[in-house]
Amino acid sequence: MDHEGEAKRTDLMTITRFVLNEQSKYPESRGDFTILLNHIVLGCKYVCSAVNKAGLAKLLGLAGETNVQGEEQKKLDVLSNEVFVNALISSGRTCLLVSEELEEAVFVKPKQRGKYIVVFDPLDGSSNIECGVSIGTIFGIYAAKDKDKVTLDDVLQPGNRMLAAGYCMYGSSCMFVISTGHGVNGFTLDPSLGEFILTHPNIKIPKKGNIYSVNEGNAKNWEKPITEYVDNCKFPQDGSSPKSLRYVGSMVADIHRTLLYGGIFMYPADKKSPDGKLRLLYEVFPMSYLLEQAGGQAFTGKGRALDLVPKKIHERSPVILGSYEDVEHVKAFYAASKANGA
Ligand SMILES: O=P(O)(O)OC[C@H]1O[C@](O)(COP(=O)(O)O)[C@@H](O)[C@@H]1O
Ligand SMILES: [Mg+2]
Ligand SMILES: [Mg+2]
Repeated sequence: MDHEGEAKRTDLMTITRFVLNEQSKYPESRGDFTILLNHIVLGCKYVCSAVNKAGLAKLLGLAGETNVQGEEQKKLDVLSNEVFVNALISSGRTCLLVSEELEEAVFVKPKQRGKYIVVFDPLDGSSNIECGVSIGTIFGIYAAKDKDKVTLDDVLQPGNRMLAAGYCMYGSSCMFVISTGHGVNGFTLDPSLGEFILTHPNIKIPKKGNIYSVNEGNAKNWEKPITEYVDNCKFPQDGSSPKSLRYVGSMVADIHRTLLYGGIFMYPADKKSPDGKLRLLYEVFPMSYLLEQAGGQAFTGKGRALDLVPKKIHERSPVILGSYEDVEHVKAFYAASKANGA
């Protein structure tokens, strides 16, 4: 047993300590953000344990309801949603919530109100629940201009107005990855302590990767630039070696790998889904925010994803995000296609 590691672990940088250190850099913060984040972290720990024992606790399968997206809700979708709505309201730091699983936004009662707006996907990758493949939770945080006069306009804001974003991945280990606008940091849940410990400080995505990630099952409906880009990944024109295909089908897992290994993840527009599949507020914006903070970029096929202004809370948007140079490569195919009048 190498005590070196154990000894080093005594400087345990928990997520609370980390955020408190961060907050101390900003005199205006009174710890409200730390309290909000602690409640999000608590929700993630609860969902993590529910996911781990889902088969034992009869939490697999359908809940018997359909959500606003027309998707059959899984029991874990419903449970996770309840957990986060309760945790966020009981934090006393939120005034408006938008969840993938709720048709309407939740306006928090005056007595329990705080200045933050949280948009979230309580359980991402639901199609992978039953087979035990990594799934997650995604969130983004805005601030309301005036918590007592908060309206939907306060959340129908471009992603570049977000104050923070993150995800929690329920996989071989439970990872919490967050940015508050000063880089991206990853924390691993230590089940023996019940604490998220800083294990991936200051994550920087490689400038270029050798992985592409897309559901090729949609290939027949793709726009020309995507078809050309994916062909080039398989049969590179410049003599470089082909890229490897990796696609989990859980955005959290595909993004987590992309952040650490580099490469590109795409859920582009296609003839069948002109707006793609992923939801702008609580999937595309948070992940685009993290990618940009890690040195990558996020493109919609038309422009920078974070500059989009949502019109509806469950709006969808195409997204192509990952290593800076790889996304630049896709942009070149779009520009060429545009120049050829497509
Ligand atoms: O099965 P498809 O069409 O490739 O879609 C996979 C995508 O859908 C999602 O599962 C949608 O998210 P939800 O599971 O939260 O609805 C993403 O996680 C994933 O990237
Ligand atoms: Mg999702
Ligand atoms: Mg979901």
